[in-house]
Amino acid sequence: MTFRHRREKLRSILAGNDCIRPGSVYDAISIRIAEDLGFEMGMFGGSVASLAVLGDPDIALITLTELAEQMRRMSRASALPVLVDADHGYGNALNVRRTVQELEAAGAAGLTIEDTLLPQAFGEARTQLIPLEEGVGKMKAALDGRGDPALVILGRTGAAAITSLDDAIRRARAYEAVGVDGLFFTGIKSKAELEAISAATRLPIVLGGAPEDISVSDYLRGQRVRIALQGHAPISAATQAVHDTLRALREGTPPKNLKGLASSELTSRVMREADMKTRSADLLGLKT
Ligand SMILES: O=C([O-])CC(=O)C(=O)O
Ligand SMILES: [Mg+2]
Repeated sequence: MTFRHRREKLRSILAGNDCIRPGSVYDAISIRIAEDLGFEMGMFGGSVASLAVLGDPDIALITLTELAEQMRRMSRASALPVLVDADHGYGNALNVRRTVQELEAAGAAGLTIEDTLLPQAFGEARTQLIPLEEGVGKMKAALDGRGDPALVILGRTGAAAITSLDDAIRRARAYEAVGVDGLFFTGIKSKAELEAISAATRLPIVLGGAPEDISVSDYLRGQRVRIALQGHAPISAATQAVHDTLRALREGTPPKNLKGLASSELTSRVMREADMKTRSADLLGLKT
């Protein structure tokens, strides 16, 4: 399977003038639904990976193998370009290089490497950052690990909310200087902060969660924000739906009276059943 086309699509989003909202995806079903609804790309957050694969909170317990395998399942199910949250790259700079290789092989269109100290240090409740020099090494390692030059590598920092705005800018400029394809910021709390970051850098910006008053597409476009995340509501909706359905069954509701189930048409579309029927007719000699 070649993944070049999906990577080029993500590159064209970053190179364009629009600000798009990715669909939050985490498995074969969610990526196909996002594709069918016309989302330009998917975002595979570390938090949803932990939840979908392990049922755990976002505290760096998931392994690279598990993350890459889930990405591979999505890549098989759909050609929608996916940006993967690769956290801190699963170790030091050498691990980052390996992380990039694995996610590239799994079909990611792009990935983010962040300068957060993960997993959490002993006796320290607050989120900490690794030194800038180590962050730069991780970005270099990510770029070096790339086999397909079309794979998008984003340097990510949450410094604005952890150390300072100046530190966020310093880090972003350093990552820019080593050649990452774009900058991903979390923890931006005001227009003034975003404007300062945008003025001090030149690469396309991807924005993690931001307050509502900033999250206006026209405004973001003007600040060079090309992708703006909107959280991970789909997995939350799915959790509630499974909860409600199981509770109703447990309370004795007959299956035919259950509310909110996918229609057979929707399920069939998600399963790409028509394609499978055609294939069965061709290959197994079955009547459609
Ligand atoms: O990448 C994102 O969508 C935000 C994030 O860090 C996560 O959800 O783990
Ligand atoms: Mg994350």
